[in-house]
Amino acid sequence: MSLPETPPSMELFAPDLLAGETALVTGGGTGIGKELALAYADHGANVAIASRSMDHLEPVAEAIEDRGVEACATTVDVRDRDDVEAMLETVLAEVGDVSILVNNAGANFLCPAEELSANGWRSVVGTILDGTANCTFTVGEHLIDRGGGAIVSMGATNSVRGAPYHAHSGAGKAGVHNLMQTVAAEWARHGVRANTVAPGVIRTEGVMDVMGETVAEQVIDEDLAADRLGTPADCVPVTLFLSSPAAAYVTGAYYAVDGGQLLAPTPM
Ligand SMILES: CCCCCCC/C=C/C(=O)SCCNC(=O)CCNC(=O)[C@H](O)C(C)(C)COP(=O)(O)OP(=O)(O)OC[C@H]1O[C@@H](n2cnc3c(N)ncnc32)[C@H](O)[C@@H]1OP(=O)(O)O
Ligand SMILES: NC(=O)C1=CN([C@@H]2O[C@H](COP(=O)(O)OP(=O)(O)OC[C@H]3O[C@@H](n4cnc5c(N)ncnc54)[C@H](OP(=O)(O)O)[C@@H]3O)[C@@H](O)[C@H]2O)C=CC1
Repeated sequence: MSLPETPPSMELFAPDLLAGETALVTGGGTGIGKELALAYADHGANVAIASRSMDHLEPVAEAIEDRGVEACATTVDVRDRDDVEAMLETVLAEVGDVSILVNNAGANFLCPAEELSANGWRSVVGTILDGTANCTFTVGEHLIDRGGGAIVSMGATNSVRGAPYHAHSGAGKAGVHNLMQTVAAEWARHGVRANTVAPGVIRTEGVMDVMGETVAEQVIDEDLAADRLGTPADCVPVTLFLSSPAAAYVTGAYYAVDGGQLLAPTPM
């Protein structure tokens, strides 16, 4: 038997949980980011989404507006600090004050460490770690100026104890968690909280392109107590919680959403 599905967040949290807030979700046009963006809108927040391609951002922005809140879709390459600063200007002009930042944009491919080129390392670490730092420092300054806010960054379980073929991604995600801990320590006095959500293996188009169905079946058999891959919906409740006043005293924390992937295998 598998672990059951996570119920829709509207069955778990008040519909107005985040009314009056504005969330900025990077990579909000696909996969986990899309699910999060729609959930923020369901719970009353205005939502801005940003990534490199407008093609998938536009339909999600329409779906956000259909929920009766304001939406903003804007392009950004999170690896570029100037681009990130321009993104924030656009978001502030279109939907106003940002109170929640979700560092969700990510990139990965599987590659043996000794075969990883310098540019391959940079393309993944640049997106994961530089991208999260660029958005955190830029939006963080705004959060400090407005007197507080919440940052949630997507980590990954591959950073906890190393993972074959994930040298770039694992190191980048370990850096993300460490960065969240540091800004959590520095910015609590400004009312800013920062936490990490670490998905295990979540069935998205992005990850299935990376791993394929055969490896997915192997991972389910060998690594997952849950006996199923995760879904984007599994990542929603903990992220909403960390963005909400319910987590007022929670900062610098690390929440795995991994169906037991990090548990030791049975010794029998
Ligand atoms: C088995 C369990 C899996 C669990 C996963 C757990 C952790 C995390 C998961 C995720 O992050 S899932 C999200 C995945 N989504 C994406 O990756 C979407 C975005 N992806 C991309 O943008 C690309 O795939 C990219 C390659 C990561 C970056 O593209 P970009 O346009 O920036 O770069 P390229 O010019 O295409 O390539 C740059 C550089 O990287 C080398 N490279 C690309 N793919 C591979 C590969 N499969 N193997 C080895 N090297 C690769 C490429 O050759 C370039 O290097 P040089 O040739 O110029 O040296
Ligand atoms: N799915 C999984 O199993 C796991 C996912 N994660 C993490 O969760 C997050 C979401 O993953 P998932 O939904 O699977 O991924 P997706 O591939 O669906 O999404 C990645 C998103 O990041 C955006 N993006 C990529 N590069 C950049 C960039 N340079 N600048 C701005 N945006 C960028 C992409 O949009 P665009 O192409 O338009 O730029 C896309 O929307 C990532 O941080 C990932 O590392 C962690 C562990 C496991």
